Amino acid sequence: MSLVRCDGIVQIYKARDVELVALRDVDLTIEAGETVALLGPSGAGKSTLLWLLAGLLRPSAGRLWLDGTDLGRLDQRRLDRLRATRIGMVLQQPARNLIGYLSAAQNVAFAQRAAGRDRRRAAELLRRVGLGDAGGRPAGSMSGGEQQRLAVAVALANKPGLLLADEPTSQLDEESGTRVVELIKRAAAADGTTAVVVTHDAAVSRALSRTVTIRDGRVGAESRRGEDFVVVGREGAVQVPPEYHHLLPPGSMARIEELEDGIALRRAEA
Ligand SMILES: Nc1ncnc2c1ncn2[C@@H]1O[C@H](COP(=O)(O)OP(=O)(O)OP(=O)(O)O)[C@@H](O)[C@H]1O
Repeated sequence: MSLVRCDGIVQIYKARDVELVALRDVDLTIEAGETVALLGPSGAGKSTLLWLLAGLLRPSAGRLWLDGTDLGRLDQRRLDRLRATRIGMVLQQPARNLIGYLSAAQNVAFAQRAAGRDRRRAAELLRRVGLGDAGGRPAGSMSGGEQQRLAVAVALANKPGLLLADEPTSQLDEESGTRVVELIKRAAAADGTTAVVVTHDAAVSRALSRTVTIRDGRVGAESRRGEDFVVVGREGAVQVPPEYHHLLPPGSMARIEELEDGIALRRAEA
């Protein structure tokens, strides 16, 4: 059984009279222990997918399973419990993950309240993100980069089954970014934590086991073990990757040629 299964997820935001389709028919499965980089241009729908996986949003259509549990069937109380015990989340703005007047150590302890205190793990996590000596400092007094590292420690405090991180290295230098990636990989190897990380950082995506690229609200491409693939979506839709747009620009006509093991697309002269 997959840890995450998205089946035809659609997310529509409604603002006044305008409807915006942020995700359309997203099908995706993620196995336990995978570390997935979620890539794609700005506005593609990456954060939206993360919020849906976290149970912070309910999809407009489609179904979403976490470890066999259909999130759509949980009432709010059960969903809150599942989030507190099974999911670790790092939001895009570092300060929003933390309680500013509590110390770094207290923030980690607060995150452990639902599953039980583990002081040794808390200290170890702070050390691994390079904040071993900063446990007593109020989170609100920390720099953006320190807050980002603390947010990752907080998100991993409970050994979550699923870590969801939205650009967790955006404010970090290379060394701190590497620490965070190593911690995520360690959590996957040691605790079986599955990670989905939205990132624009090529070093982060290279370090994780799989990439999934969202474009225009759809899963357009994937790569595994360094090999790139396009994903054939519902109704056979395939997104031509931007690096081939000079050969097949959007809106151009193409001929389909059948091959033994697939098809080729050739530009037709209009
Ligand atoms: N709360 C909201 N209300 C209305 N529209 C929204 C809301 N949140 C996101 N959107 C829109 O949905 C689309 C997808 O947004 P999303 O933040 O998921 O993209 P993203 O891939 O994470 O982008 P970025 O890399 O810039 O963070 C965008 O067009 C965005 O403007």
